[in-house]
Amino acid sequence: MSVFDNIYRHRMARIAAFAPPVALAQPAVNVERIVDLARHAHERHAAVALFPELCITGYSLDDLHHQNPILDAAEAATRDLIEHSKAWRPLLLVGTAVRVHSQLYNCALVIHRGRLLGIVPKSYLPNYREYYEQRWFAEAPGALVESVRYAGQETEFGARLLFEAEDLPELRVHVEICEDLWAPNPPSLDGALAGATLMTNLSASNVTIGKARERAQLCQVQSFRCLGAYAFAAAGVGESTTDLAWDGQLTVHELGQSLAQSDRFNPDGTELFTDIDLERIEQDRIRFATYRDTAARAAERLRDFRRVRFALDLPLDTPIPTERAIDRFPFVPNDAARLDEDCFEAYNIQVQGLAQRLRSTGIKTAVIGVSGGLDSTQALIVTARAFDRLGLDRANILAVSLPGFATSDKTAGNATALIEGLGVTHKSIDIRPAAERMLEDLDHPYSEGKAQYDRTFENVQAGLRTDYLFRLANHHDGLVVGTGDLSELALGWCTYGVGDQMAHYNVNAAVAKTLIQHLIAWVARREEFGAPVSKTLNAILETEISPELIPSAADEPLQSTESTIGPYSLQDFNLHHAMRFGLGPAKIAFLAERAWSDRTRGDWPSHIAIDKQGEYTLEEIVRWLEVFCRRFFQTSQFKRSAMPNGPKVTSAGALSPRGDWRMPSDSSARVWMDELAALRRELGLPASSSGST
Ligand SMILES: Nc1ncnc2c1ncn2[C@@H]1O[C@H](COP(=O)(O)OP(=O)(O)OC[C@H]2O[C@@H]([n+]3cccc(C(=O)O)c3)[C@H](O)[C@@H]2O)[C@@H](O)[C@H]1O
Ligand SMILES: Nc1ncnc2c1ncn2[C@@H]1O[C@H](COP(=O)(O)OP(=O)(O)OP(=O)(O)O)[C@@H](O)[C@H]1O
Ligand SMILES: NC(=O)CC[C@H](N)C(=O)O
Repeated sequence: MSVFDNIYRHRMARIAAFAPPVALAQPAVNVERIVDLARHAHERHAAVALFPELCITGYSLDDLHHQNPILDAAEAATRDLIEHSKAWRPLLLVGTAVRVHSQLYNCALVIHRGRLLGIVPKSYLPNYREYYEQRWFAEAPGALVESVRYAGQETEFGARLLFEAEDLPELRVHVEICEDLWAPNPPSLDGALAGATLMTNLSASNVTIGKARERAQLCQVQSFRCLGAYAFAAAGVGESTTDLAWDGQLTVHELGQSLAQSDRFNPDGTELFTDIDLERIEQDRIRFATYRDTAARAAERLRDFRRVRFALDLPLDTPIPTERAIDRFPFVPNDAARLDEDCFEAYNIQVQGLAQRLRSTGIKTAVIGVSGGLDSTQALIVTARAFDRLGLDRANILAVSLPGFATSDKTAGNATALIEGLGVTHKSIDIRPAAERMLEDLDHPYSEGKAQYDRTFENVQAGLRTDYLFRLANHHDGLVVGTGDLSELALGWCTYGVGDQMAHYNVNAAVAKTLIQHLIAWVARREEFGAPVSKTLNAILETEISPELIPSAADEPLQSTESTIGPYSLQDFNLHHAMRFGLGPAKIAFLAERAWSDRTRGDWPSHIAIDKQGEYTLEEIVRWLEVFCRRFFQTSQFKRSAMPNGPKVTSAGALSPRGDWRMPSDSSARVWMDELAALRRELGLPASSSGST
């Protein structure tokens, strides 16, 4: 393991959250436990350690909060905690009651390396149903001072504070307390607009049926709405059960996604560690202009935020692999129910897109080249359903077999079975005579019997197929349905212009190859077109992905797409992280290594059989990233720039130049390749030899 494997080098930060058993009215005992846990967080390289609301005194003390001996003991114990904290890295967020100018506040102490950086009072005090906080505490907005002396230190006081790590500038922490999140306009919203990337909540939220789900929903929405991370720690065992119960729920969400959830009702207390990705948060905020505009409109109000700086002294020379689960397939959810839902939506988006185009143009015939491969299969079953929806006869779908020099019996057989099973019209045109004629006209060595299977040899076939399809469309007043998918567009893996890059309407343009496989499987599982078609679809899924442009001898393997441009599983991973979050190759390699280096680690989408679960070495990951970066950032944009219409399918983005993705067609991949070359050196890998693939 090298120091490359270090979350802080990749602008991630480890968050620890704890719900220790509380000893009611015994601050010294509580601080002893907090000290142990803070040390534990330090040893596990956390940047932030979060504890529940009023955890030094106990939340459920009720009127005992007005007892000076308790408040004195809490302050004395805090001095101890601050003293101990000199030895630790994490920013500590700990709840206690603090007297300020003849008032008592329910507060979060923000402690770092022997300094009390600030005290954040609660803004909204619940005073309804089971809550009586206004009986004991004052609200933050009523405070008249901005600094206080507490536990021997002069410190900032107020709800509008941000804590910023000097040596991890993307880490800016906002603090709020329990009910604050239940307010229609939680203080963390302003905190986020003022720049906080991590919102934290110290909570003592009693549990009732369904409450855990509600809290998680609030946290999830807040992380989504604020475009940030939201960490939540609720009090657990030890709080008074006079009238209430406590579960110690801990959660961390990021950009609307749950990163980690603790167990609950644990008699020994609970803990949670996970890593938030600050780079993703910063990127999302840069991209989402409405966030920027909202902050701009609130600028006047936000200027009163005070910023307190601290230095984490990051452990950059220690390997710290991420503890976060990284999905192998960004376009394919692991959860079977979610995958079904995604497939339902993707399929219907495709069907609706084509149906609308047929409706608005009045075109009643579709022409589609059907190879027996994945993409044209998906396009054909989408087209068939679109015709059904429009009440058009499927016989008006012209499914064309266009065998060339390398078309295999297997794919051709599957194509025929699919076409017949769907009841669409089958036409077959052997493109070889025309291809031979064209190669001869071009003086290509193939026409003299030489086995020169180069780009021209390949594109002559792809071009003729497209030529035939467009002219057939003219002949039958039809529309050519495109088949090329998002992954191919990303890599420029199509023949430009007079080739499969062009169509009248492309239903697959925004669907990644890794999702297309599942879409076909989903249609097969649901028997959308009956059992015999499902059988054919399953046979197609078993076939190796190949362009079938170069002939191979009987004993040779088929021309394999993935051995040339890389496994789609890795290339779709690379595409998602580069396109959606603008991550650089070193970061993508770091995440890919976590996701892909060990087939036994973490979850897989439920429909991927064990024997299909692969893994990649870091060297393979880097090698295919090089291919991705060169193709995506340098050589392929001109193909995307001129791509046909087709519907956007995933929120991760599409590559339409009219929508999500605009870049020059004459750009350079230099900075990406330089970063990869530096990464190779750092990892001790030999210099790249992948040429110009
Ligand atoms: N930035 C730019 N702006 C304008 N034009 C640019 C350009 N860069 C290259 N070009 C021109 O474009 C040409 C290259 O583009 P192009 O003619 O498409 O050719 P090219 O990209 O070299 O070849 C197509 C590749 O896609 C593969 N393919 C084709 C068809 C189907 C599938 C499949 O599996 O689905 C795969 C095929 O095996 C081959 O490797 C260059 O020769 C150059 O003339
Ligand atoms: N033998 C063929 N008969 C009919 N159409 C073909 C044939 N080969 C290729 N095509 C058309 O060209 C498109 C691109 O072909 P190719 O097989 O190279 O790519 P692919 O991405 O593997 O697509 P598919 O999975 O549909 O085969 C296909 O989707 C199909 O529309
Ligand atoms: N401590 C609190 O602020 C508790 C109130 C919170 N709304 C809850 O439902 O648990």
